[in-house]
Amino acid sequence: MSSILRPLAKTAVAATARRGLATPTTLPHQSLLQTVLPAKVPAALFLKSGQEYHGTGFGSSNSKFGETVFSTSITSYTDSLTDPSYRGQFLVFTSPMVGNYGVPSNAPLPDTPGIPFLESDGMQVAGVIVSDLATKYSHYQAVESLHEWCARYDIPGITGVDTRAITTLLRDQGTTLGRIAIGADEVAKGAPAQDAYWDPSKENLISQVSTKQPYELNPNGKGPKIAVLDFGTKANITRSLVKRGARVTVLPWDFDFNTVRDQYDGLFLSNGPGDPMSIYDTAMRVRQTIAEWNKPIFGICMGHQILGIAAGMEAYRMTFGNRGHNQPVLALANSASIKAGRVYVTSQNHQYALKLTEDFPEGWAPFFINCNDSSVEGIISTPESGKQIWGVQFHPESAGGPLDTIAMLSDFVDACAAGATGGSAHIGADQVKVNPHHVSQASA
Ligand SMILES: NC(=O)CC[C@H](N)C(=O)O
Repeated sequence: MSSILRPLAKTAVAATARRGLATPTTLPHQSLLQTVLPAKVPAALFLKSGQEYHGTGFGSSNSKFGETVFSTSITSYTDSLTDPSYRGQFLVFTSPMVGNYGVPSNAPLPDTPGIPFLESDGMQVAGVIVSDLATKYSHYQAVESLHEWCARYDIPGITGVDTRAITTLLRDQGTTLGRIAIGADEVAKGAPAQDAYWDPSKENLISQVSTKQPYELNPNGKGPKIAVLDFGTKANITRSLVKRGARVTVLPWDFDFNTVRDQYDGLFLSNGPGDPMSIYDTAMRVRQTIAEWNKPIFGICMGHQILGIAAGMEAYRMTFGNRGHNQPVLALANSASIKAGRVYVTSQNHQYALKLTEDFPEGWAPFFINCNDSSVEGIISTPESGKQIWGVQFHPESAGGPLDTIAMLSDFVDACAAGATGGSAHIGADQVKVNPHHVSQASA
């Protein structure tokens, strides 16, 4: 095990106890905290496609299989690594140095009890791949280093590999299965046999990360009652709903919302790992909800894909997906806070997308399109449909990422509140003709 020098650790713990209440200026000067890694553990990333990258191990000393993906985010590694949508994946950070600000406590904030500070109860990835792990870290909220955190969650990491080369490769050949081998013996064994690579997309990952039992957040609040179908929800989604006053009930992914829908003012469909077709039955139950229930429904990422499948659209697997906090999307329709024709910069983490077709299902219109690759970034019910439904492929709640579209959370809670008191929400969708040029690129 590593020896760890943390001369001011107590100060850091105290500072972390209540995020947002303590500020760096109220703290005594804090020097860089240092983690000493175990002496140069050799490590390798083996890809099923044949390439291997050699570096130094950190975190867990256990070797693991995973699906290798890359993210272009330059901050918020603690949020990404706890995002349940990354379940089973090796996350390659294109940002050259990772770990500089350590890892904070995951204790809930005082105003949102029951919701972890980071994006879930713990680390979700299968492995971490960085060019240069920061062994010195400093942040007023830090309680441990990235290395210590990974070790605690039994997640192997590899540093000192050329993440630019890995990313370029993944962009060309697509997301690739891999193994992170830790230790001289494991590295010496070489690449695993082709049929030994574990493929997380063959598993029902959603059942692993969804709540097993329904639970309530902010039950005594004054706001609308919103049910969240939990496919692996990020904590900042439920926190964003609660902070806007909603009384939230989180339901397991396979719970039939139709049996309880009369008790709610709105339905939220969360993000989640894996292939949306792995929960096709859930999509069909949502289809029934859409047909028989007229209250607001909002889906983010996996939730958006489920809405699309429920509406009759197809989902496909992208080559390398979109992961990062710098994804520009063009709005094609208006809603309460979104203006058609504007570009918003968004936070994303997905491998699958809805297929762009010239004809959308009746009652639906395209909401957003990705400016880089023309993939579908949102769908919205038309005014004629009489529905108030919209889904976005990106994460308006961020954590991390830009807050360009954060008002969509307020739009949803407002719409649910208006419906609850008999009012009607303003969710207008201006039909915009899809450019056939976009269609040919995105459906390839
Ligand atoms: N963040 C998400 O919800 C991701 C959805 C789905 N797992 C995908 O990769 O496309």
